[in-house]
Amino acid sequence: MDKISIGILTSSDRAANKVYEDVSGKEIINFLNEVLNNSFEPVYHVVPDEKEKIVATLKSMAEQNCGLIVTTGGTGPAPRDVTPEATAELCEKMLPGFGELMRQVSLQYVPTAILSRQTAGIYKQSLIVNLPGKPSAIRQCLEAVFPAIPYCLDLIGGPYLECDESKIKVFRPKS
Ligand SMILES: Nc1ncnc2c1ncn2[C@@H]1O[C@H](COP(=O)(O)OP(=O)(O)OP(=O)(O)O)[C@@H](O)[C@H]1O
Ligand SMILES: Nc1nc2c(c(=O)[nH]1)N[C@H]1C(S)=C(S)[C@@H](COP(=O)(O)O)O[C@H]1N2
Repeated sequence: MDKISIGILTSSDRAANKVYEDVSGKEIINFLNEVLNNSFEPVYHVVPDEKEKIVATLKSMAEQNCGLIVTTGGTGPAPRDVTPEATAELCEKMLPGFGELMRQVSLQYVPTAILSRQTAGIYKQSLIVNLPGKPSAIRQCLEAVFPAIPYCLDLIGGPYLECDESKIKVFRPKS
C-alpha cells in the first residue's frame, strides 16, 4: 500500500507561542496511527488563530496531496476563533453533517459542546474536518465521524483509506 499524506493543523495562539505544548495535534496523529491500516506521512503545522495563515496552511497541505486534513482549535465563539471561517473561505463545498454529529456526540461529555462551530468541507480533492481545541475532544469527535470519512474520500478522488475493523467500522455503501 502506498504511503499517503494527511494534514494535521493546530490553530492556537498559545500552542503557536509555546505557552503550552500542542497535545491536541499529537492526539490526532496518535488516533490515526491507531485506526488506519494505511501507512501515512503526517504533514503537521501549528499556527496562531489568524485566518490568512490558516487558509494558506490548509491550501499548502492540499497541494501536498493531503486528501484528509484535520484541524484542531479555534472553533469557538471567542474573537480570535476563526478556523471554521478559514475552512469555509477555502472550501468549494461544505459538509455541515460533520459538525452536527460531532456536537451531538460531544454533548454527552460537556454542555459547552454547542459553543463549537466546527464544520467540514471539500477543497479540490481534500476533505477538511475541524475539531475543537481540547485534547479530550479529539478522540470523541473523530470516533463519531471516522466511519464516513473513507467513503467521502472515495467520492472526491482522494486516497483509499482502510481502518482496523476492531476500532472503526468503515461504511462504504457501494461496496
Ligand atoms: N492544542 C492544544 N494542546 C493542548 N491543550 C490545548 C490545546 N488547545 C486547547 N487546549 C486546552 O484546552 C483549553 C481550552 O482551549 P481554548 O478553547 O481556550 O483554546 P483555543 O482557542 O483553541 O487556543 P488559544 O486560546 O491558545 O488560541 C486550553 O486552556 C488548554 O488547556
Ligand atoms: N468533545 C468536546 N467538544 C467540545 C469541548 C470539549 O471539551 N469536548 N469543549 C467545548 C468548548 S468549551 C468550546 S469553547 C468549543 C470551542 O473550542 P475551541 O475554540 O478550542 O475549538 O468546543 C466545545 N466542544
